[in-house]
Amino acid sequence: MMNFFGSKLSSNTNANAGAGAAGNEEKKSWTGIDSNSNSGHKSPQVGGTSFIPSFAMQAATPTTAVSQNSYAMGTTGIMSENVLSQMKAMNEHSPSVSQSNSSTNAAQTPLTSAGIQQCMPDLGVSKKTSVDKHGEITTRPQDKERSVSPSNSNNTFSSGAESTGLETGIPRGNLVVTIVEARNLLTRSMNSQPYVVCTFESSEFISNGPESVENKLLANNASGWNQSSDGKKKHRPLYTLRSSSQLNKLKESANEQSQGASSSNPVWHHETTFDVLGARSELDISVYDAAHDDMFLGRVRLRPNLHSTSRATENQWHSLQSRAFDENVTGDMLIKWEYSSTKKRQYGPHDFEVLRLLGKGTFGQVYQVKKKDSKRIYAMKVLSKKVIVKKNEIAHTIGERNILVRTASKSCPFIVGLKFSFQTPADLYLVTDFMSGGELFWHLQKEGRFSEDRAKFYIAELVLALEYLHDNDIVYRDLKPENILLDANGNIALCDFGLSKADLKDRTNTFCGTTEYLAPELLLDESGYTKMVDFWSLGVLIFEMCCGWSPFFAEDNQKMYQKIAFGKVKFPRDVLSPEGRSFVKGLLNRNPKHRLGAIDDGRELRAHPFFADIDWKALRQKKIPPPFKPHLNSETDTSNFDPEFTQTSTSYMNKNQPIAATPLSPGMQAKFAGFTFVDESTIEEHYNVAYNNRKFLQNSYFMEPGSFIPGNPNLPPDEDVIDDNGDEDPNEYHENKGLHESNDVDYDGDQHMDDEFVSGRFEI
Ligand SMILES: Nc1ncnc2c1ncn2[C@@H]1O[C@H](COP(=O)(O)OP(=O)(O)OP(=O)(O)O)[C@@H](O)[C@H]1O
Repeated sequence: MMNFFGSKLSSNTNANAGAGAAGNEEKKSWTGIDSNSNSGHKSPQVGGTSFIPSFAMQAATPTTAVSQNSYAMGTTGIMSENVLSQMKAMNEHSPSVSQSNSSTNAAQTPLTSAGIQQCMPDLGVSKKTSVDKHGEITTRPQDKERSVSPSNSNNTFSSGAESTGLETGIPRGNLVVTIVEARNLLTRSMNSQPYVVCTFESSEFISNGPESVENKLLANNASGWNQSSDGKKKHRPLYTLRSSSQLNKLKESANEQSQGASSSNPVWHHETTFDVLGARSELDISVYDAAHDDMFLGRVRLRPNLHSTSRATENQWHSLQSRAFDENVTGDMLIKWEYSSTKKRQYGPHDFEVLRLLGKGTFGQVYQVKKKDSKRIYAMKVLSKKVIVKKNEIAHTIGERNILVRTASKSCPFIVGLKFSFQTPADLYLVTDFMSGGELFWHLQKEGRFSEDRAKFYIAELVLALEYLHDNDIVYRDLKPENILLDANGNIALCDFGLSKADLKDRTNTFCGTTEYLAPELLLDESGYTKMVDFWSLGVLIFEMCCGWSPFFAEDNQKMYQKIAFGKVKFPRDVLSPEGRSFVKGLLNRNPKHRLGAIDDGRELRAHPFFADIDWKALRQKKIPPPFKPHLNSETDTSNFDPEFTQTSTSYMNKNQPIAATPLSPGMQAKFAGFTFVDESTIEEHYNVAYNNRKFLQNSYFMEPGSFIPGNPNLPPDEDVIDDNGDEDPNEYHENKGLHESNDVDYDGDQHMDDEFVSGRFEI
């Protein structure tokens, strides 16, 4: 074997190498190195062509806000002083919390071109990789140096503008939904406890568990939340009352319950408020039975007409529908909704209360937050500008935001929805819908492996997500169970576009990804790789879901790379049907030109016999019942997230601290302008910077003689990695602590590989 790992990088052998084998015991890191090693360097991205999609007029583009600091706004040169002062004035006069009962029409701010330009991403950048020109690598660091100071939020968002809405005439506002009651539900027993999962524009509301009848009678809270004397929230009752006129109804209900009938006729009066970004979004309300394993009891789907109106309301009974033919559903549900447009156009950190830490990444943290005005729960990713600058990742970070803006604007299902993005002098913020089901990784780790049918469901939804991305010239590049989230109903949502690249027409050669999922051409082919790398990762993923370990897992990354490049994999007995095996074989073909999907991308995958029983139209519309529904007690429930994060105190995030000194120079700050809005000249400029940086890296470091790139690997035309000669013996696997010793490769053969270089997420 040629020494294609012969890089000049110094060694760092602490390969934690991710989980994968041995039942995914540990969360995979990007790089497989010590979590203390947080250097996390990322080199500039492949230039590519400009990324100026025409989504400025799209419906659900996330809101943006900009700092009033001159360096943040002035450098783009797109805002006239006039517009700037109008925006400032607007902000000064608008309350910090938006008034949901505003009857004003949407057109509040006379933004024209400036507003539109905000919707434009800056350029075809992708971003995160993990080796910079110094060759340092990062994993998910604890990132002690960054501090997210709410102090920055105190007065940095006094001016702002919104990305869409004004120009398109699409209303922005609040939708207050009350799930009033249901009748004639087909419940299983008198103990049934119906509750609802209500989804709007992929934001979720989940009603809490039940309380006793006595508490029900005491509960008379307009918001639907019980407040204890100390003001703390208690569990939201399943059956609550809002007015004395309903007292009798409740008593009736209690009586019925004793007769075994009330569970069929629950009275809820759950009220929740959604932020409205689009005009024709669907409200999906599903009823489940908490007492019977979250059994599905029916759903209602409706589209409130919010088009060209500032106020609208409806209070109506709707028949409950089934999701599939074989589901027996009866009954009706009374749903009230009330829409009002809002004046508030800009948001900042002070508009959100931080509840819990959900996860940590290379550049910052992700928090569960509550939007103060609507009480809506979101996930907020906070990225430290200082760390981003240090790791030379400005353009890539903006690229992540741009891809999220683009996918949000198209309302692509199965991709986490970006709602707001804004910045302070210290940090960048991405606010997305909170996916309460947690990472697929969490569930896979808990359950060891999934049935083929369950894996097929997730893979099928992923195929649709990837097909959408590829059709829009975006390569995802970091498919792994940690980046696949579950919503409250059990559908998937892809998150973390930090490694994605937009505007990829053909090939790129940025070396990035997570070790176990890297496609061989990414390791081997110096002429670059295509979107097909995502389908290789998909093959790894389905193998991992069904078998319980990663096909190329090894104790250290060098061996893992060797396995990916040259190893053979055997299926354990009886875990995959012949169609399933054939599907995985098609994806794990080492030659990307012959890989399943090479000809017609996702459509080719969808046509494979493995998916013969999938109704793609129904799946896209989320009409197929997910095979598993995460159990949730409330919309703030974080029991599906790692307690290592969720038990961390976040109180410091909500404290008003004195404003910290600006951490970056105005010149540096200017480079983040694209996170909020950009104009075309900036796009051009960013493009050039990215291109030149890459050239610099290629010339000065990564492409030096002795680089690991081996040249044309001359892969055979149809080399798949599945060994058809025999099944893997699961026992042998366990005895060998997850190592596939039977593979064809001599993994100890190459002494020249450099640990640090091959241990992670980096870039050439
Ligand atoms: N919308 C969301 N809803 C719920 N949890 C989320 C959401 N977004 C992110 N998370 C949690 O935060 C974790 C980190 O998010 P993400 O991967 O986007 O951050 P990152 O900084 O890019 O991480 P990494 O450096 O590992 O790529 C996720 O794995 C998930 O557990």
